Amino acid sequence: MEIRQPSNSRDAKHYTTDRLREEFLIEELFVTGKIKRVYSHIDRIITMGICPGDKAITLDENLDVWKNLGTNSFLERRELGVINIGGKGQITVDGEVYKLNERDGLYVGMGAKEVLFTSDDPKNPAKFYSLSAPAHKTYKNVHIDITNAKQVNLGSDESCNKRTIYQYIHPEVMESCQLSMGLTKMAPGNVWNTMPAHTHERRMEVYVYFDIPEDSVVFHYMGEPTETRHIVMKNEQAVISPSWSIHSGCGTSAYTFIWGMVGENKAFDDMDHLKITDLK
Ligand SMILES: O=C(O)C(=O)C[C@H](O)C(=O)CO
Ligand SMILES: [Zn+2]
Repeated sequence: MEIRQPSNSRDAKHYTTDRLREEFLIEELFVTGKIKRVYSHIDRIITMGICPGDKAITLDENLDVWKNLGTNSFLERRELGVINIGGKGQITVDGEVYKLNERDGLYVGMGAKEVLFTSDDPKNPAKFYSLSAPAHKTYKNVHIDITNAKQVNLGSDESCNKRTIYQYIHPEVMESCQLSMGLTKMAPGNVWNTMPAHTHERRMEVYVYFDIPEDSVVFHYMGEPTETRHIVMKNEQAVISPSWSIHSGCGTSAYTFIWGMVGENKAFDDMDHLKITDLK
């Protein structure tokens, strides 16, 4: 499993483009037949891309769980959130089968022992984007389809940031320990997410951008509010956002992204909003 160390904001402002990308960008998440995992020492979040081909993939496949997590099973002291951004698939948790259509989510509570991922059609594989965080209590497994998520409409065409936020793992939808997760879809012709920008020292965040056409990119903005930097992102790439960093993006066309957060609280609106003209 790839390990990413936390970055100090005072150091990060001196990073070159290559170093910024090395520290924060996760370039390749979905490879058919494989599970890709990146462990960040920022709040110990694990970001995963799971793309089963003609065989099932287990959550602990090719992983020395004891050496990496110090537990006997992956979820012994962790919770898991999944959103499927590919074709139809199934997740089997200790024998219970959950069918996931495109955009369906699943929360798996601490203590689940065997988690199996399969694609219905290997030619159009499921792509299970997953986040896992340390947990202290078992909450029940929940299948969340996009119509059960809490919807929040934000932005305007005039500001090029009209978008809908779908809150899947969120206190008003279901219970979790510290993980919250959801999906934000830009309206056609709109390109800016999370602008006006914010930080939240209380929580870190991971974004994965997708539905980006092949000839388009998203400029993901990060950094302290007066030391902003950008990372150019392609389809299905993820980026780690430390607590000290803004996280906002502007695409060369519309796109969708999944945000996931862990930290002190799950209060989505607990943000430190910034005045656009104060950004540097
Ligand atoms: O479009 C947005 O605005 C978001 O999706 C915001 C993120 O979810 C976020 O940063 C929550 O803290
Ligand atoms: Zn945020």
